[in-house]
Amino acid sequence: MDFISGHVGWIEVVCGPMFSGKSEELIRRLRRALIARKRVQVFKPVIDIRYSADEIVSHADVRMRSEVVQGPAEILTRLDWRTQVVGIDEANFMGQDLVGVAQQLADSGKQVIIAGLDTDYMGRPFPPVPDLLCVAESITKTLAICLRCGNPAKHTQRLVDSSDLIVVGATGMYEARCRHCFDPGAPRQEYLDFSSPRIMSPGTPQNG
Ligand SMILES: Nc1ncnc2c1ncn2[C@@H]1O[C@H](COP(=O)(O)OP(=O)(O)O)[C@@H](O)[C@H]1O
Ligand SMILES: Cc1cn([C@H]2C[C@H](O)[C@@H](COP(=O)(O)O)O2)c(=O)[nH]c1=O
Ligand SMILES: [Zn+2]
Repeated sequence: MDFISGHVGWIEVVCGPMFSGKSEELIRRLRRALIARKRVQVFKPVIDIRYSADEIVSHADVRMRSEVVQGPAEILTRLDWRTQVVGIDEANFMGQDLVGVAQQLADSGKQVIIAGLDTDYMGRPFPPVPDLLCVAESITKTLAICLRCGNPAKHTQRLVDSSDLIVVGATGMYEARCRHCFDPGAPRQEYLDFSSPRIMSPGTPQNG
């Protein structure tokens, strides 16, 4: 979605597992905006200073300068009114308020490009990305390569023992896995009925 005439804002979301190229795709789009002489501002959450305090950095060391914010509200206070394109990385660390802020930016005519994990280490929707998908004009799902079998990977396997939703880390703590090789731990067998195509909910009788 490079070119839209007038001053119409919109929201683009790039989502997928870790190592799937979300940050590189975000940087690629922001670089194109700079080539088009657009005014660009880039934000990332303060929690993620794995590789750099003031840059978005991909796992392959592709970099772009960014501003660090405590949360979505600070994006609004730091925003230069002349900015035309707003890039946001690590949406999964930004919290639910990012949905309203992204809408506010788009409603005021900004092109908003957001990257983040769509699912967590258990394969569950990772807020606020699922809600961002609902308000976005454009959605791109990126896939990594499964480190077990080489197939396209939609999951992030956590390799360290923690049940916290948020554990900042990279290679050694997480790896990309395909649907087949992903093992989120001990799945609650009572919720799954493999003999029929439906997924059972808690409390559903096993042989009902
Ligand atoms: N399992 C993997 N699958 C694909 N790319 C990988 C994998 N492990 C490391 N990489 C590297 O990670 C880069 C993508 O990094 P990045 O853009 O930071 O991804 P994300 O933001 O989705 O975590 C790729 O270009 C590749 O060099
Ligand atoms: C799956 C999962 C990941 N995280 C953390 C780990 C990393 O610090 C970031 C994702 O970074 P990337 O740019 O997508 O590589 O999120 C987490 O806290 N909880 C999870 O379940
Ligand atoms: Zn696999």
